[in-house]
Amino acid sequence: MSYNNSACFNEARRVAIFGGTHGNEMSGVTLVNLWVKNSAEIQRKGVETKPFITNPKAVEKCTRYVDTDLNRAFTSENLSASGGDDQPYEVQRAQEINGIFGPKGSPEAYDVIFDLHNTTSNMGCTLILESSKDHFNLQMMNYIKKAIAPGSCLVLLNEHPLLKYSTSRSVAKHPVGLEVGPQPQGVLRSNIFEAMRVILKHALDFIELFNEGMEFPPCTVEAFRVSERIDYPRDANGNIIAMVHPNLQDCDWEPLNPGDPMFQTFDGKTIRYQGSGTVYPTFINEAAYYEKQQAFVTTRRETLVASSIRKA
Ligand SMILES: CC(=O)N[C@@H](CC(=O)O)C(=O)O
Ligand SMILES: [Zn+2]
Repeated sequence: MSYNNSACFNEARRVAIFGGTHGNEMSGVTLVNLWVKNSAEIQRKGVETKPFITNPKAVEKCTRYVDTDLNRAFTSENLSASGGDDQPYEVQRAQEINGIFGPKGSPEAYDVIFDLHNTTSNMGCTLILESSKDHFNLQMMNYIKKAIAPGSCLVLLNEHPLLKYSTSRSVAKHPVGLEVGPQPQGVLRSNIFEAMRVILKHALDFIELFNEGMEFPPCTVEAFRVSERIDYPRDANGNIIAMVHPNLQDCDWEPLNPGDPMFQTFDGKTIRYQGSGTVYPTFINEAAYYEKQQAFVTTRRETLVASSIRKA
């Protein structure tokens, strides 16, 4: 069968699974360490899958990063910077990673990179995409969602012109973030660990089927597009004066309407959402985002259209 609107991609022969981009997100660190020892579980016919700890110093210290956030470090300026040992550790590391799995944006770059993250937010299984036009990734999302049903897995689209950042996975032709929570920093929870493992199994199955020549018909994928970053309310000195409201806490992906409670001040006052229209908050009260002045991010629901794909 052939479709008018069919996209061809080369076989995805080189795949990497990154763990420890943030050294205190234990599911990815543990899975990748496990697979470095024995990779049988992640190998598929016709694909070479490389498990890789991206920030070993941060993993060693069980901290998010040592000098600067590695998952913001893959800018063209950083990747082309000279200075060697004088650069922050993560900038040096970004250059090494770009050398092994990139160069970013080149034909030599890895086909797919899965980057494993945990969140302290109640997000469940979330796949993070950086482009609504990557039909290979959109088809992969559709495949994974169907494969894990009745379990669920949502797609967060980080395509905002100002809020997009330069991730470790962005080195690949098809970057995929996997964010599973809630799990505290430095803690391993079996349910979160297993959920992450299952998603990866299906993702790798998809790649194997694609390489074997399976054609994937057109489909639609529900996604949540990043819309706005919401900071905590602060006083004139920049100190936080309110917490996430109990009605919002743990309610990632649930609709937030104008007038709904959003924050609660320390003296018990409610601060309400004043935006226009319904949004879907996520990364609510993520521990790592206090330093980024972000209490949560709002998203808007969208239906993305994926054309059929087959291998070239
Ligand atoms: C909690 C956390 O680290 N989240 C990731 C999301 C992503 O990978 O895009 C980050 O901020 O880098
Ligand atoms: Zn992370």
